This record gives sequence, C-alpha cells and structure tokens, in this order.
Amino acid sequence: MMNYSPARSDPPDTPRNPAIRADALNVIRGTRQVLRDLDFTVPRGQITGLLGPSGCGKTTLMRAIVGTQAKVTGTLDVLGHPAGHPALRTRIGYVTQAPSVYDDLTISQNLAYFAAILDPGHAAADRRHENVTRAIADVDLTSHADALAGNLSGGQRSRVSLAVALLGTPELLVLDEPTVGLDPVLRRDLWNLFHDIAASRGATLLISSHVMDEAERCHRLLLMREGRILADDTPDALRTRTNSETVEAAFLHLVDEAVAAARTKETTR
Ligand SMILES: Nc1ncnc2c1ncn2[C@@H]1O[C@H](COP(=O)(O)OP(=O)(O)OP(=O)(O)O)[C@@H](O)[C@H]1O
Repeated sequence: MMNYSPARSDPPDTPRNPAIRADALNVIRGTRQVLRDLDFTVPRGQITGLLGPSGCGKTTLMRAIVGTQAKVTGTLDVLGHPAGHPALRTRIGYVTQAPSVYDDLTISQNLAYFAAILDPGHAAADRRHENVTRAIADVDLTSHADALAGNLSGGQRSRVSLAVALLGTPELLVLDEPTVGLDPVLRRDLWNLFHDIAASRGATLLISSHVMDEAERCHRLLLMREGRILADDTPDALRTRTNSETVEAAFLHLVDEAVAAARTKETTR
C-alpha cells in the first residue's frame, strides 16, 4: 500500500486541530429538524464510528460533512476548512450506502472512469493508471480487475466503491454503512482493511453503522439518537463510565438515562 504523507500546508495533528469540528450544528430536512445542536470533534488518523438506530441522522451528518447537505447552520469545519469548501474535494473520499458502480463495466473500467473525472487530461494518463492499479490493490481485488462489476458479490461491490473513494489518496474517508448486508467474514475483512488504511496512511475514517458490535472495532465513537449526540468517547471509556460489558449495553444505558432526564425535565416544568 502507498504511504500517505500529509501536504506541507496541513495543520499539525493536535487536539485543537481535529479532522472535523462541529459546534452548534443544526440541519433541517424538509420541515423537520434532523440534527440538533451537535458539538463534537473527530480526531485525525483514527477510526471514528458513527453509531445509532436507523433514522437517527447518521447519513444526514455525513452529507453535511462532505458538503452535499442543504440547510446546515452552525459551525462545521473539515480538515481546516468550512464543510463543502472546494479545497476539500480531492481530500475527502465519500462512499454512500448505495454503491455507485456501473454493472456493465469491469472493475478496472469503473475505476478508470472515476479517475478520469478526478484527474482529467492526456498528460495525467500515467498517473491515473498508477492510481487505478493502486486503489484496486488496496481493496485486494487485483485478481478480479477484469471482472464485470455486475458479476461481483455484494462484498466485492462494496470494495469497488471503496476503491473509487481511495483513488485520490484522501485524508478523510467518510463511509456510510459500508458493511451493511455483508456476512461476518467479509465484515471482518473490511474492518481489517479500514484499520490498515488508517495505520498505513494516517488517514481519518468516519464510518457509520447501526450494528453495535462494529463499535468495538473503532478507536472512538459518536453515539447518536434522534438527531443528537448521546456520547463522544472511546469504546473503553463508554463501557467503564456506564459499568457495561459491551458498547451495546452502554448505548442502552445512555438511552435510558436520556429518557429519564427528559421525563424529569417534563415533570418539573
Ligand atoms: N429528503 C428528506 N426529506 C425529509 N426528511 C428526510 C429526508 N431524508 C431523510 N429524512 C429524515 O431525516 C432523518 C434522518 O435520516 P438519515 O438518513 O440521516 O438517518 P440514518 O441514521 O442515516 O438512517 P439509516 O441508518 O436508516 O440510514 C429521518 O427521520 C429521515 O426520515
């Protein structure tokens, strides 16, 4: 795998300079307030899991971070720029829930197509070829490079999507439920790959899931519920703080606490 070396202009990695910083972040979709007053940071060079039940706002938050979400208010800084800033385009890789892969093209052709959009022009042909070869190797699909995407398994298709996101050697990878629907072996392989990407390139990964056992594989967690951040901590600290054996139990404990606090607030009004 290629080593990632940060550009010279990158600010240093310190707690005061995280990959993502949100402050009083609110998002409205349609007539609903979907994200409410979020304050959190995502440290550089680590895997942060974004976990919470279906509909709690994970995709909306990811869309805000990559700059594709409308009606975002508050502060949201990504790699030292406001979210959506043009300078971030090549520095972020985003994989949506629905893999954007063309079934009638081979893996190589899919990658070559997206590489041409990212890095167009005849002069860049050699660089594009190198990047395509590297990205396919990164997701361990070299032996399938000439297979039609339409003939791949679900896990292989997810890896092609990930390879597309890896084309520009992004500093921040935002992956929306990349393991959904995969069997345990493929899920384990993908998580090993995520750790490899974080360790070998110093890349930051923000990965959403609603499968709580995946939380145990993250360096840090943002636990969400109903558009709010319930906890922003390491899996160990969460388990210790709530006296729980698993992150799932810790999450349920925090939900109960939040419900009880809301009830108390109601009755003291
Ligand atoms: N286009 C839209 N217009 C209005 N509301 C929307 C729109 N898209 C999503 N929502 C609402 O925003 C809330 C958060 O949705 P979001 O997709 O961010 O949740 P999620 O946590 O990613 O869910 P899942 O795990 O099921 O993907 C949901 O209540 C959803 O109904």
